[in-house]
Amino acid sequence: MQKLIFPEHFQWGTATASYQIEGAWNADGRGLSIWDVFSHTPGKVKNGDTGDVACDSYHRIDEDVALLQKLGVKVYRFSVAWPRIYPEGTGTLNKPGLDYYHRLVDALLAADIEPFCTLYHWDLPQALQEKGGWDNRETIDHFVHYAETLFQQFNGKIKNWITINEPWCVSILSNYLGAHAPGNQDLQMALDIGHHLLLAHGKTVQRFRQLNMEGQIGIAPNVSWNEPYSNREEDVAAARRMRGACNEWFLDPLFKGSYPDFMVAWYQKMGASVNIQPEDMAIIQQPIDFLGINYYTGSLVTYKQGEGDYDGEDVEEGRERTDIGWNIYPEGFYNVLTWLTEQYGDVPIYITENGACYNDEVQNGKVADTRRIAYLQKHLLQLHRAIASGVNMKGYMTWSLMDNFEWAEGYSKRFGIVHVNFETLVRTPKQSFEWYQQVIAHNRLEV
Ligand SMILES: OC[C@@H]1[C@@H](O)[C@H](O)[C@@H](O)c2nc(CNc3ccccc3)cn21
Repeated sequence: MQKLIFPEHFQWGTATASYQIEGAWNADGRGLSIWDVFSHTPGKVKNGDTGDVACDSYHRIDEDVALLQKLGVKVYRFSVAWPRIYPEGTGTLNKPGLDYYHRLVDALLAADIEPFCTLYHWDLPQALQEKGGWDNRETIDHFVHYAETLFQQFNGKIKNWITINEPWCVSILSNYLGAHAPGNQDLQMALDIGHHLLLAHGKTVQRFRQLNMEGQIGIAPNVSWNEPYSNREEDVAAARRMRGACNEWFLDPLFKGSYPDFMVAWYQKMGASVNIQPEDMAIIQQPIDFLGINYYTGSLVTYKQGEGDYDGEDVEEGRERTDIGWNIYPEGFYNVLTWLTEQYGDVPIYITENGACYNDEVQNGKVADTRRIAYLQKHLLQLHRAIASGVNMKGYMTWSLMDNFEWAEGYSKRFGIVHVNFETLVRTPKQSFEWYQQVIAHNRLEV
């Protein structure tokens, strides 16, 4: 048995998001979000599930913080529901909504757990969506105003801020592929939305600096690792496009101040281009304190004309897949992290999401989710490799603390290290919780 030791002060954590766990969808003045509307629309979410109740975490702060304390994490990533703070997106501040997050943050600090706050994890106020949502540039300034409110309310209490969770999901998945709220299917709109999200990020970072806030701020894109099936030029180009749509499309503006030419050309072939105003790229390229990385899966890609949006097809290698159907591709974790450092320099990185979907149920009071342990073990080994190779890794937050509302999959897909019975809301730590507890306690991985 080998013991892989992680750096001293490595920050172990776990993560959730407001719409996925809170419930209390219409309590204490909370306004409607686009996910309330989407999940209440028949046919959009599996089994007609909604986030109306979810894990009821809005009413279970002490119970959930006790789980975090038992787990032994140093950091806890959660998100604030914009419609709880500004029910209409702007205008009147909803104090009861703000008070909920004060209670949560105070409980975390009392438990010696660092809050990691995501400002936007997809629950846009519906009132703003009705004025065009992220496709309307005015939403950018409403977001900065919402963020500034939280900065002023929590300065000194929350010292770790993430502006936007996964711009690719908010733009492409939600407004071109139409799989998530609000469900548009318009590539030009999706590219404009992606640009507006990056602008909202950049302007929020500027405001954070102007307010001389304590702490650090970053953004959390999802990344994918797609390698060419062969060294044939067409396979290399197809894999590059698949990676580029997810990775460079957002990372190049953030760190290089421009969109990747090869993807601009590809989208032009698809009939779309980004509308950039003169100051935009300088705003987007605001220096950040860390990069959050969400990694789940990867693939080998072969060129196939007309396949998907990028003339690329995942090759079926016979790899094990999780219960949501995603390839288990641990070496992609190492490859994407070392690639990030080669491409964008020595930026401090937190893994803000990594985890697996397995739908194990409670049997005799226990959940033997050994496949999740195997997934985490394989990925933490690759993470350790990346650190040994010089990647500036600051921490790791597994997705997720508990089973929760998995967007269009509803409650049919479980990512938690704590099982939730969605009838009774009883939480049951899984075997992976106990395994992760030991990794954290000893700051090491046994392989
Ligand atoms: O799907 C698992 C999690 C999800 O629960 C989080 O809210 C979200 O931040 C998240 N992002 C990914 C990776 N990107 C992705 C790709 C296709 C569909 C949905 C998410 C996985 N996850």
